[in-house]
Amino acid sequence: MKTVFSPLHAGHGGQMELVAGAIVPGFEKPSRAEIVRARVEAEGLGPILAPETHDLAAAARVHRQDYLDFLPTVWPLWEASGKSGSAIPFTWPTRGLRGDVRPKTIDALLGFYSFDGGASFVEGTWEAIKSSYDVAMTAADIVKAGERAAFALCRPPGHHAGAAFMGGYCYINNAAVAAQWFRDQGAARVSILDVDYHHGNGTQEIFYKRGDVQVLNLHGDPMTEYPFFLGHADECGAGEGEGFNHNYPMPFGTDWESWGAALDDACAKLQAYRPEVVVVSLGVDTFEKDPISRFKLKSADYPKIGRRIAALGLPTLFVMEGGYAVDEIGINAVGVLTGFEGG
Ligand SMILES: NCCCNCCCCCS
Ligand SMILES: [Zn+2]
Repeated sequence: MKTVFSPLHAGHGGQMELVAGAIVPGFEKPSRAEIVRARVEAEGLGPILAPETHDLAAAARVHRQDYLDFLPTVWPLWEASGKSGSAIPFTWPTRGLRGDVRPKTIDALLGFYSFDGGASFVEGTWEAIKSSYDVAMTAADIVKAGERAAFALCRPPGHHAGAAFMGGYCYINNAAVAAQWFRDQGAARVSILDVDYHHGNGTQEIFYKRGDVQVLNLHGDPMTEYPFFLGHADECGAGEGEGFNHNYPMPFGTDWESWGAALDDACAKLQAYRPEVVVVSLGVDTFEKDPISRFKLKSADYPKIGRRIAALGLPTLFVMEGGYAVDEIGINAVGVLTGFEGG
């Protein structure tokens, strides 16, 4: 299996995040991608390729143009306003406020285009975001060209980013962009299987009213887990999308026995949908030692995930999402991939 990776992710480093009443060093750090890349090499998964660069046309197929136009201006505007450190919002247009009028100052714009304080910017963040998008697009093209699977080693991740908002360490929704690109390249139906611990609220929002992209999410129950405000089992899609969105919220402490059963059910629904290609939002923060998550999967479980997805017999694009236990992130993420390959 080929891996696509860009060292430009590292420019998004040293960023702080707002969590639980404190400004702390971001959990989504450069070492994550480096450790996964090293594991890909150590396991001999296959060649590691640099991405081709792309314009943002494919991103604009799922993200609002004004949102995309905003991202590269964040750091210059932040600096021009006399600030340094990490660009983090502190005000959001929640209920009773207006989200239809675009304000002018950077502090307001950061809140206008985000849903939490988890998608901060430093000087190299935009370059990292763009490289992550190029990685996903390049890996998608490898699958389109006929390879059975490819691994987009994306950083920053993307599944929390919606059409016009960032959050949860996510800016451009790499998996959603790839799914839409497969559709634009002629695939009649595409499935996105999100196995990250956190609900892929951005991916759900993007495709919620559509029946041509099926979205299946296994995740911590939003009644008690981030992102809290989306991801319930009764969210089944709307309009033409009714019946094509499937959420599997699960409680703290979930282990392989019930998580694997949810995966089986999701794969059965995916098979019944008969997609031409599957995009896997590969987060490994389901791991028992993950510092910000509360499931109990063990390293030995990750190859089982890969084998189950391989049994679908479909062209598959793996897109890296979360996973914050950096010592084991490589073992677990690459474990899915070697499992998929028959390991
Ligand atoms: N105390 C938990 C804070 C969560 N902050 C954002 C988590 C984003 C996960 C992306 S996969
Ligand atoms: Zn996550």
